[in-house]
Amino acid sequence: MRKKIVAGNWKMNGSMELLNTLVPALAEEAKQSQAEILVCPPALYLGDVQRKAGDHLLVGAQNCHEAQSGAFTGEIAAGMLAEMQLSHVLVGHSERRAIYGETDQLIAAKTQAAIASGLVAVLCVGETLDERESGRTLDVVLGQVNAVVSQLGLADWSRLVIAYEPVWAIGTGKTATADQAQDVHKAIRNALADYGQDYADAMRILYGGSVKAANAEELFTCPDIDGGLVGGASLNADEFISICRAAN
Ligand SMILES: O=C[C@H](O)COP(=O)(O)O
Repeated sequence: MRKKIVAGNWKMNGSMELLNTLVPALAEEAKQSQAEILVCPPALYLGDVQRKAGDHLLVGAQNCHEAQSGAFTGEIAAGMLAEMQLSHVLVGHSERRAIYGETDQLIAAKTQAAIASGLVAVLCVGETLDERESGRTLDVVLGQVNAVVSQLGLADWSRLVIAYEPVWAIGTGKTATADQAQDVHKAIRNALADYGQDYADAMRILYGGSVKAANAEELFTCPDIDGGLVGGASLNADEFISICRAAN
């Protein structure tokens, strides 16, 4: 039985005021949740979020550099995140692929660095609207998944979570239907089975893209959807807690 995960990606949003109200509420929720609850605030807030997170709320970063150290102004190494007791890091988010030109090769290197440092990497994959409409969804998504998992040993998979986020559903209010999402999640799991059925069965695959309280339960009850990666709705305590409860 795979344990569900509900992750909040604040992106470049939030403030100390929001943190001071939202994080204690999530810390309380995490104490009784059957799902893992993870928050990924902007890097500057990570320490403050950790101090309020308690023993159950997980805290992760939104990005890391693939090198251990060096002359990379403005960057943060995966080992530094691990040293600060963070548990997770997002890699390959579509905004980083599109805005910062991150390639599959770079994302594979970041994933390896994260796992080698002891973090759980949340690998984000997903197709654009154009790719979906031209019938290339699975080619694109499975290509993004394989580019990373082919570089990992099977032992690393316990430190990998995959998040399927159709780009056309991110921040648009347009959610993939439960059937559309389930189809892609199942295809990802089937592709992973080429590496090892037990490992594929154990992989947590999250859905992201306009997840909200109103659609979370329908998505999370699909057989291959193991929780969500939530953007906008993770900034509202009531909404995000409702989404977390939908995973219970
Ligand atoms: O990382 C989160 C995703 O980009 C989803 O964002 P959203 O829930 O605002 O659509």
